[in-house]
Amino acid sequence: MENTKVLPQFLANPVVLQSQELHEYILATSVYPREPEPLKELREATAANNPRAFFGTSPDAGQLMGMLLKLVNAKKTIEVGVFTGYSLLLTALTIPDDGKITAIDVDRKTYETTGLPIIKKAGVEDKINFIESQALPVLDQLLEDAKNEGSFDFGFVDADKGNYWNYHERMMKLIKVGGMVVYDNTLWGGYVALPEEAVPESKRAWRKSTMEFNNSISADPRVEISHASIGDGMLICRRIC
Ligand SMILES: C[S@@+](CC[C@H](N)C(=O)[O-])C[C@H]1O[C@@H](n2cnc3c(N)ncnc32)[C@H](O)[C@@H]1O
Ligand SMILES: O=c1cc(-c2ccc(O)cc2)oc2c(O)c(O)ccc12
Repeated sequence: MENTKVLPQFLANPVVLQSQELHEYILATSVYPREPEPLKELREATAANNPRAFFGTSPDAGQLMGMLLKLVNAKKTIEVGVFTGYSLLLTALTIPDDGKITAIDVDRKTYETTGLPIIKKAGVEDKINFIESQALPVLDQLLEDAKNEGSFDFGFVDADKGNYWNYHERMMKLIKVGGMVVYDNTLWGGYVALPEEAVPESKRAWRKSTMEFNNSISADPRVEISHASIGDGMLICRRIC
């Protein structure tokens, strides 16, 4: 077969699979039938009420994240970028009853109006410490207390893509050796693999920072990695030293 370069369908949507149909097949077969009811409710409430519903972690990526949380027996976690709370509720439902999540977002209102009522109904609100702030100063403040160093089992970063390396430097101090950090959108709708001129201007800055981040992580001896082509790309890092 001729090796033609067609413009991929994923450019319409942050899904980096070969086709939208394949993504829908995975969701319908393996993800939606197992998605916990509160998560489904939160996803549907987000879709109904928020024009930026596509910001939410994709449910297939969420399913993988739930498995990773269990594999590291995560109890104390940190999340940067909450939005309406899909990944936050997923984490809260997965960690044990005495687990704690430090969740940071500049915008509390979006979380409060859509996610929080569902989180309360699911009975997991007590596991969450939501901090409304820019994330970097909060991470730096946590690091001022030596007790927090190497104390987190798991981190999830899904916020301003230009700061991912800054978040990573902090995460490498906060997450314990053997713990994991997962970065979302690391394939940025597939734009990382296209020449700059084929990318809309509005997407170029974060394409560049995402590519730089991916290269830096690849060269970082502190982590083992797997770059999963799920959702919009998830870079999974396990701290090894
Ligand atoms: C893609 S959304 C997060 C989606 C969320 N993980 C979910 O599953 O629905 C990104 C979020 O990052 C937040 N954000 C952007 N820049 C930030 C910053 N510098 N510090 C903290 N939060 C930030 C935005 O307010 C937004 O809610
Ligand atoms: O298209 C986006 C944009 C973002 C985004 C925008 C502004 C911020 O301060 C943070 C994030 O995040 C996205 C995202 O997480 C996603 O899964 C798909 C698309 C976008």
